[in-house]
Amino acid sequence: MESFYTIQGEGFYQGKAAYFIRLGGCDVGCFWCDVKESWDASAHPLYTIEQITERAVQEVTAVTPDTFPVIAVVTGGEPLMHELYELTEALQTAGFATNIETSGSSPLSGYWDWICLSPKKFKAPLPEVAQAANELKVIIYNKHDLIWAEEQAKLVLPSCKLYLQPEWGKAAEVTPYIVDYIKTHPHWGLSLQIHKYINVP
Ligand SMILES: C[S@@+](CC[C@H](N)C(=O)[O-])C[C@H]1O[C@@H](n2cnc3c(N)ncnc32)[C@H](O)[C@@H]1O
Ligand SMILES: Nc1nc2[nH]cc(C(=O)O)c2c(=O)[nH]1
Ligand code: SF4
Ligand SMILES: [Mg+2]
Repeated sequence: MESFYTIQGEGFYQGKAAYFIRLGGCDVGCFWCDVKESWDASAHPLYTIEQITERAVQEVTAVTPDTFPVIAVVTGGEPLMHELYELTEALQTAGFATNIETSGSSPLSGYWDWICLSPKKFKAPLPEVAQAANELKVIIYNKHDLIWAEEQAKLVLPSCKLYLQPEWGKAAEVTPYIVDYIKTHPHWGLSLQIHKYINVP
């Protein structure tokens, strides 16, 4: 659907340079999704893996010629709706570290350096993705989502980093009680969508 070089706005790598590759298609249907235009894969042009990878290398080396490895974040849409072994192999061969943003609702494929699982009530994550997750990032839309977040945390490994992220439209309302919750449940951390505050992609 699109690709852009920016900083990771969310989670463990928040603030780090990252090249985003957004793949079309999602069957989860979160009502608050901030990229609904990604849902219909057929609305977006097709590119070969070679075209995607070459473009990534060109756009990154244009500004950071000597600083590989840079993180490539594969997102969507729901990227796991696609079989991702070939794409991630090409990205790693080109020198990228491969990170994914996923709801975990489709089978795991691809060679990953980092898996960020953001599970959704609307289509539950598969156990194979939860067990492979390096980071769990739960979106908080209301207070009940904090209880649901704890249930999701039981599905991941003890080493998995835990983040609560306010739903963007509700951030002003929910962030104060997320902060209170983290003070009493310090195994969680706060993830803000910092790119939206500083107006970068
Ligand atoms: C657009 S999704 C694409 C990847 C995948 N479908 C997923 O949901 O993880 C990328 C990240 O943005 C988060 N996100 C989407 N809409 C959001 C919103 N309105 N407020 C906060 N986070 C949001 C998702 O939970 C996910 O962590
Ligand atoms: N800067 C920035 N950081 C992000 N982290 C996750 C994003 C996503 O949409 O997957 C995203 C995004 O769209 N932009
Ligand atoms: S799973 Fe991700 S892309 Fe799909 S609707 Fe939910 S937030 Fe949007
Ligand atoms: Mg985004």
